[in-house]
Amino acid sequence: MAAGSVPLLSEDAVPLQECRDLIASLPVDHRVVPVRQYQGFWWPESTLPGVIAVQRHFKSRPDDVFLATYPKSGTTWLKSLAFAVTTRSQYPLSDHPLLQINPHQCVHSLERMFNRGRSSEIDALPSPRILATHMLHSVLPDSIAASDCRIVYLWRDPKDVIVSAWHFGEKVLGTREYQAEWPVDKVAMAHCEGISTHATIWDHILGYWRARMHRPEKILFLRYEEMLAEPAANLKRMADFLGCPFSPEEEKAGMVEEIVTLCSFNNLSGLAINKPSSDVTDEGTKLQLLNNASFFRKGERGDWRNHMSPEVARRMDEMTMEKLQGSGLSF
Ligand SMILES: Nc1ncnc2c1ncn2[C@@H]1O[C@H](COP(=O)(O)OS(=O)(=O)O)[C@@H](OP(=O)(O)O)[C@H]1O
Repeated sequence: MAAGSVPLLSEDAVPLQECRDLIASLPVDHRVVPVRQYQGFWWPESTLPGVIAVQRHFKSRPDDVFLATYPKSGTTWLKSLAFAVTTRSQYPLSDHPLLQINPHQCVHSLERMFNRGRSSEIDALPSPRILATHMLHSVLPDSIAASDCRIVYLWRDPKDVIVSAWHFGEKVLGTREYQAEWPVDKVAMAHCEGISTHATIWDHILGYWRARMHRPEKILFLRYEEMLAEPAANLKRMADFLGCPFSPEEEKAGMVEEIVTLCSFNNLSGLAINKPSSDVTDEGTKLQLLNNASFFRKGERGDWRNHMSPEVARRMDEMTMEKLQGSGLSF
């Protein structure tokens, strides 16, 4: 790719046209995928138009709900749970949309929709809207940060996030060389040195955590490992926070457990809709490779042990302790 050119996810997307000059003028790094430095952070070039378009054009409503995550922290799971819990009076669980479509089609990713020129679909959604974002809290448009909307933030052990992202990267880039050139340990150490997209995992978490200090009743913090350990209790916390608590009758009828099962890794990853699609090839573009199956891998805690050396894992844990120290957020 010529230096300065912007890769096209969708040629005709308005945000791309609008941001082309700005993006082309930003510092670029081509070592893995092209990334550009914007507002103090490195962003994949392919997602930046959507981020800028969201900042310029998105208008939040006070009753919006945002599902915020660092990539690979459990976004797919969170989307499925939030969608299932808030729409439970509309759909029988035995014939639920999540059995037919992927969670990413049930809850739209804000910057991705803008990236594809589909922001009007976001505008047309009835209130209360549920939207997802990977954007850092500090780069959210004022209309989100300043509005009264609720945010559910899900975080995960950074070691497992790195490992999950590493596997995903191999799929997205579609090259076998990627794994050889960028083994997990190297990716993790680079992350510890601040070389990452979407900021570091720690800065991402802390941004939302600090915002929560100011609006504790509007920002709910969930942790992937705790959700695995106690899915029903965490689902109930989320339902309470979203203003749709389970009634005693629903609880007695086993509704909480049914939603947990519907959204479980084993259930969702086993559905035909979430199986690898045959038209995906190693030569595919990033978009083609983002098939539903790529959002499901193991769905466990601690897979880092199979991919990361003990020394690098220790370094990552030290970073986590250092970064979170004094924040009130415990690891
Ligand atoms: N239902 C459910 N339950 C538990 N875990 C799940 C579920 N769905 C997806 N996953 C696991 O989440 C990891 C993918 O993270 P994200 O969904 O955040 O990816 S993305 O940012 O939307 O691309 C990825 O983790 P790893 O398995 O460790 O790679 C997925 O397997």
